[in-house]
Amino acid sequence: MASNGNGNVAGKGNGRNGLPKIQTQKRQNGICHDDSSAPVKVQTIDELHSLQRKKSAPTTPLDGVQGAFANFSEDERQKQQLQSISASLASLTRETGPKVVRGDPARRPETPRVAHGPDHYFTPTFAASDSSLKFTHVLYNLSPAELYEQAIKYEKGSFITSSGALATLSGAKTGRSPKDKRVVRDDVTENELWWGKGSPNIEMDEQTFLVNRERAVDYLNSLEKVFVNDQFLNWDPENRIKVRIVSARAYHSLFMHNMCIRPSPEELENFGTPDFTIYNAGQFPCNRYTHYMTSSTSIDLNLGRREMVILGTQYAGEMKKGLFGVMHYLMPKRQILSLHSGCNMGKDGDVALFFGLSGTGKTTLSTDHNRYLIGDDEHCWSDKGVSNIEGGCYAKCIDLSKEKEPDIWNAIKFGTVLENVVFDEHTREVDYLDKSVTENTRAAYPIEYIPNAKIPCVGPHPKNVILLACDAFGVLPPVSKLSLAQTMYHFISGYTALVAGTEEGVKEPRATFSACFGAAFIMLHPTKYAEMLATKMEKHGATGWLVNTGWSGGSYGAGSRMKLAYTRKIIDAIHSGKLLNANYKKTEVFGLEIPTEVEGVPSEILDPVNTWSNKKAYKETLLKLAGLFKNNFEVFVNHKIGKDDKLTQEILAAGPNF
Ligand SMILES: Nc1ncnc2c1ncn2[C@@H]1O[C@H](COP(=O)(O)OP(=O)(O)OP(=O)(O)O)[C@@H](O)[C@H]1O
Ligand SMILES: O=C([O-])CC(=O)C(=O)O
Ligand SMILES: [Ca+2]
Ligand SMILES: [Mn+2]
Repeated sequence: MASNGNGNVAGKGNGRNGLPKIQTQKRQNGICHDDSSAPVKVQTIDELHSLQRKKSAPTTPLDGVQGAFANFSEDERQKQQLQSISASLASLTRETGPKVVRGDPARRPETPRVAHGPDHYFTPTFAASDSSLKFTHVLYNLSPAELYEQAIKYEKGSFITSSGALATLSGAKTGRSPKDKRVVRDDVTENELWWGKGSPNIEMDEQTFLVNRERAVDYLNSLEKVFVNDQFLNWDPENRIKVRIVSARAYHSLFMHNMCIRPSPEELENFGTPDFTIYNAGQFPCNRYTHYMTSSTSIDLNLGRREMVILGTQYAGEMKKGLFGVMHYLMPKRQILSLHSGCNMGKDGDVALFFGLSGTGKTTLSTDHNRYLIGDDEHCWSDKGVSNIEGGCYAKCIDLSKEKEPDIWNAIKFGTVLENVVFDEHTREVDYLDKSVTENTRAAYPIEYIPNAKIPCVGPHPKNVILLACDAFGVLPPVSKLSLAQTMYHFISGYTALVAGTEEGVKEPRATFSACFGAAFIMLHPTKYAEMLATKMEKHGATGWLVNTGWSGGSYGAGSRMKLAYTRKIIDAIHSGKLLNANYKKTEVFGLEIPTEVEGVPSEILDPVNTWSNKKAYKETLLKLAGLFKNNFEVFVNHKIGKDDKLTQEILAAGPNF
């Protein structure tokens, strides 16, 4: 049917066959509602699009200039910023930085502001190679929304889930690669750091570091664009560290945006030179022919240069934990203890620390609806009290449920990075039970996504120090009160036993001992941290506790994991002070003081022997674990802790006796 030429579709209304003429409704004021709003005041589509985006406040760091930014023009500010970034990305052999411009190359900018090398602008230089002819576009401290767009447009495997989180894949590596960590051994670190058996610090020399650094920098400069994050670590203002993260993926930039402390626009203007820089070229492998390389993955730390290089792994946790290693070096130099622990505070200001290896419950148990969250994973304990190192949380989300962990569930919303989860293609509902990609699925969100986060993330001296162990052997009691010496013994041992969930055929729990509950991240000998912890706990009268979040009623296979609800009740009783004055009895072999009653927890589970139907098997398993503890502690028996031998002897006596 054709139009009749005057806007009326031919129809019944015109006396012919077909549809009636459409009547446009008149409003009471007589204005047709289609034309009720004023038309957009633009001449072209481009003009219309330019109206959509408002210019933001400037966010530019100034090199070395503190507080004087008001004297600089916006132009000057941007130049300074680009200079600083070009200097970060400079090749060491060519001694020049790339030409950097700000913004997405896909968006045609106005005349680009160019920086080439640290001190010259718009100076024509002769191109020594093709790489010096090209621009590197810098996406500087983008917002989560901008990073979402970058990820979705350019990174395969990026999707928005039904709750608004950004689902992403970390590639072949879905966890950290501790065997591929290298630390530069030079005249200084040679004497300062912990090297040799048991140490996580596998050496490399300065020259090899520079080879890998050049490889990473060349890779990053070969890209059309790089992401740069300038952020802070440590909520203690006197011991704040400025970090710059240069990366190739929006996923990495958003992850660090969430995990580090986010500067205010003013703080960013005065950012200046970073104290530490990460070059994350994770998509690009290291060269296996390079000295010290044993795989195509390398995570290289150079404390002298204050730099870290990542090659061959895109797992974002490497950046977070790499920086943690740096803090484990810098903070003890200032008499500040760095801790792989969660931390929260009650309404009355009582602070608790939660130590434990990966998967033992630091994040789960520090995120407590009745308490203020200070942080879930990395803290400092100074003379002033505790401070979180980070600005975000990194929660395991395998089997996550809204009922058991509502605060974490609700934090998985717009802005949150969801790593390696599986979701429904259409509804984008995440299936947290699905381990198809990995068991180590994770959510990284800013700490303020937890409703009762304590901002700023600092608190007074801890009252309770809770050591978490997920004992898949099922022989450690759900809770025991520790003497100071026992606390040190278990802190240095750093025990947990998980069941390798993804590996087929693995039925036996595997014991892991990781000194200070984080041997992978410490830089000094474990006894240095233990000594500091002992001094602080004694000085501030903190009580140590050992909490088993693992198996009850038998080992893995026969028993089952401790109900989270029971563990929460136990933790409540520690916080409230009720457990401190409960009735206790001593266990055999480990000599642990266990309460006879805890409110809300069945009394019979408090002594694990009661929960095993086969008492002989219990005793055998108990002795087996005790043997593993003893073997592990062998390397520490000749180390002195404290000024005299007294504490050392007490610690040695605080282990299992059999
Ligand atoms: N009784 C329990 N206590 C604590 N966590 C439990 C318990 N039962 C099951 N879980 C589960 O164990 C996991 C604990 O992981 P969590 O993220 O808290 O580890 P983490 O100590 O923070 O490790 P990481 O350092 O790797 O972040 C969660 O998935 C939690 O749901
Ligand atoms: O670093 C990671 O990948 C996760 C984590 O917190 C840990 O393992 O302690
Ligand atoms: Ca955690
Ligand atoms: Mn951790």
